[in-house]
Amino acid sequence: MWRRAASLSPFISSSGSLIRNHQTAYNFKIWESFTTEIPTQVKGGKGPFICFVLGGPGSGKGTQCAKIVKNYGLTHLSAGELLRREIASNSEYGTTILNTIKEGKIVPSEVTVSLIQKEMESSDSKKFLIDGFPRSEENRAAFERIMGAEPDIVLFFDCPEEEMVNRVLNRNEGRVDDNIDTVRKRLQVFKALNLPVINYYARRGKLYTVIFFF
Ligand SMILES: Nc1ncnc2c1ncn2[C@@H]1O[C@H](COP(=O)(O)OP(=O)(O)O)[C@@H](O)[C@H]1O
Ligand SMILES: O=c1ccn([C@@H]2O[C@H](COP(=O)(O)OP(=O)(O)O)[C@@H](O)[C@H]2O)c(=O)[nH]1
Ligand SMILES: [Mg+2]
Repeated sequence: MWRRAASLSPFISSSGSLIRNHQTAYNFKIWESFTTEIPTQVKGGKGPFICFVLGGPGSGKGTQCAKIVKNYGLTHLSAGELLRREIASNSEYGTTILNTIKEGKIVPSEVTVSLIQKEMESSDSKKFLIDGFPRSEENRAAFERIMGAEPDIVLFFDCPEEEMVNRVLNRNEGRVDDNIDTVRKRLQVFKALNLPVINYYARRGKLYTVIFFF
């Protein structure tokens, strides 16, 4: 028990996050998923292990994904980063993506799924952390339809709104959407469109929530 608890430590930040046990009996299954080959065996070798990482803007998705990668060696795909890369490369969708991000809205599913698909198919990795996607039920359905796959598990960073706003406004990465007006819009979109996806995975028994505490 101690050994397992200790294995959680890389994931717990100094300012305090903790895994909430939705499924007590399988509480630590998530860590076994990260550290062993069990997931691919369970799936009969049919596809890679997929973990979606969800949470509001500034909830810590990217920060924690970096820790998971360092400690457990999964491949991190940030949907937001893929979209920002697309803008920077002046692709045909660049202007549409930029305007959507500035408005705090959601980029058409086909665009995002095709970027994720390209990354997954060009990688040798068998375990992916997909960060910041799906952001709506429509995103989720498009991923399932196009990729023919579902996530094995879903992590949700449940952070108070005030803390998320403070973090985003102090992020200093020069992002066009890290300003108070866009953050307010992103929070609305998160509540209206992303929470239903999170609830969907909770009902499917796939959700692991990381709660914030002071
Ligand atoms: N546990 C934490 N305590 C304090 N600040 C944090 C914590 N996790 C992340 N941050 C900071 O908050 C900001 C947003 O974090 P980030 O990982 O980019 O969130 P997200 O990807 O969910 O938007 C960053 O500046 C990051 O350094
Ligand atoms: O699947 C996605 C991921 C991101 N975005 C857009 O990209 C922005 C930034 O996303 P990111 O995940 O980088 O933001 P974070 O939540 O990490 O602050 C979002 O507000 C959306 O406008 C999107 O449309 N679909
Ligand atoms: Mg992020």
